Amino acid sequence: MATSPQEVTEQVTEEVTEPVTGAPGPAGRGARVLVVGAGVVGLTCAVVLAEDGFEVNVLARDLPPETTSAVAAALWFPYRALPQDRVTDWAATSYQRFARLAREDESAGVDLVPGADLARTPGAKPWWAAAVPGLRPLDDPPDGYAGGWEFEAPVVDSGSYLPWLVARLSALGGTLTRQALPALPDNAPILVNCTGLAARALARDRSVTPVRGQLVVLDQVGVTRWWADDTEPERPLYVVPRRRSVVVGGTAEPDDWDTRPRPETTRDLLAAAARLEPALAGARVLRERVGLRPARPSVRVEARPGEAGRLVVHCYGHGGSGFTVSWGCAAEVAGLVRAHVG
Ligand SMILES: Cc1cc2nc3c(=O)[nH]c(=O)nc-3n(C[C@H](O)[C@H](O)[C@H](O)COP(=O)(O)OP(=O)(O)OC[C@H]3O[C@@H](n4cnc5c(N)ncnc54)[C@H](O)[C@@H]3O)c2cc1C
Repeated sequence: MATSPQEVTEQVTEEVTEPVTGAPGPAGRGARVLVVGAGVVGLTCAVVLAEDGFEVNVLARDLPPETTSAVAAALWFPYRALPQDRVTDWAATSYQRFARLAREDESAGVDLVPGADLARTPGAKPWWAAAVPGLRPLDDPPDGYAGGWEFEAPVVDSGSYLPWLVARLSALGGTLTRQALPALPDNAPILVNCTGLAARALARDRSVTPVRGQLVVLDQVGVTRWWADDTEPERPLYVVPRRRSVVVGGTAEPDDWDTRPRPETTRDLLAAAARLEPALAGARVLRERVGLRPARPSVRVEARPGEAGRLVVHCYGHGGSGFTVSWGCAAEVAGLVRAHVG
């Protein structure tokens, strides 16, 4: 059963005015870690750190249902994130964790769904092929396609999954507090910066830029396979079936900050989706959503020593792959924190 935004907010401390950075706390495992950001990246880092025995507090301006992560189609699919070797490793780790969740915990809202990465011309395996078990050539591509690669991909229903992460963090003793920070706190002994696009200002990193994405959520009309076509970088097309809806996207518009849905884009998406999945023709539109992917020439997962033995770990710039690489990046972040505390 999906957790409602209301239930999520019940697990959240209301806004505070003083930064919740806390006293230094114990050293080693059990040390306090402050995570800034409650999108999929911040929450996953928080969960993995809490699983490792750290005392984790998350601060965020936007609660999970209000983040870019809540807009995502949330198909496991490496897209617009670099460098390829690290993304492949992070994506492989995430695939395994999502697959386990799909098998073991229905409430997480993760399913393994068959589908295909489509190609307009016959080609080599995708660069991230090593991350996926069971990748095989697509025998019977839809009209207009020459081939592709099929496999079972994790499909994450963010409406269930982000609250699941909050509940998991809470069960491990972690907290989530709404707070808009004017700057990254400089007095936290260990700080993990997962502020997505806002790292542009908070980490003074101008290489983080928005890539606008628009999608449409339709009634579930019996679609059982996902499709993804990323052959045109600015015009990706994907159909992602969830349990009770189907997500159809999308667009990828660099440096476009406009978060209002464009009706002509919705029209084009519906027509393209119905060509791939005729059952979608006339399906009821439930929502139109726009999000700004936090793009960066390469994802930043990096530890920076601060003053007086403090540590800042940056984890942002995941582009179109925040869900896809989330568990792998979080494992790396936790490793950096462990190395620091000794
Ligand atoms: C249309 C669309 C489709 C997508 N589809 C997929 C997909 O199928 N698969 C996939 O893997 N990825 C997909 N993505 C990409 C994915 O959504 C992002 O990579 C991911 O959401 C980034 O997560 P994040 O946690 O870094 O950022 P966010 O979700 O943006 O979270 C950032 C957090 O930082 C907080 N913050 C910011 N500033 C402050 C401040 N001053 N003080 C305190 N807190 C602050 C915010 O409030 C928020 O809680 C898609 C994106 C879009 C837009």
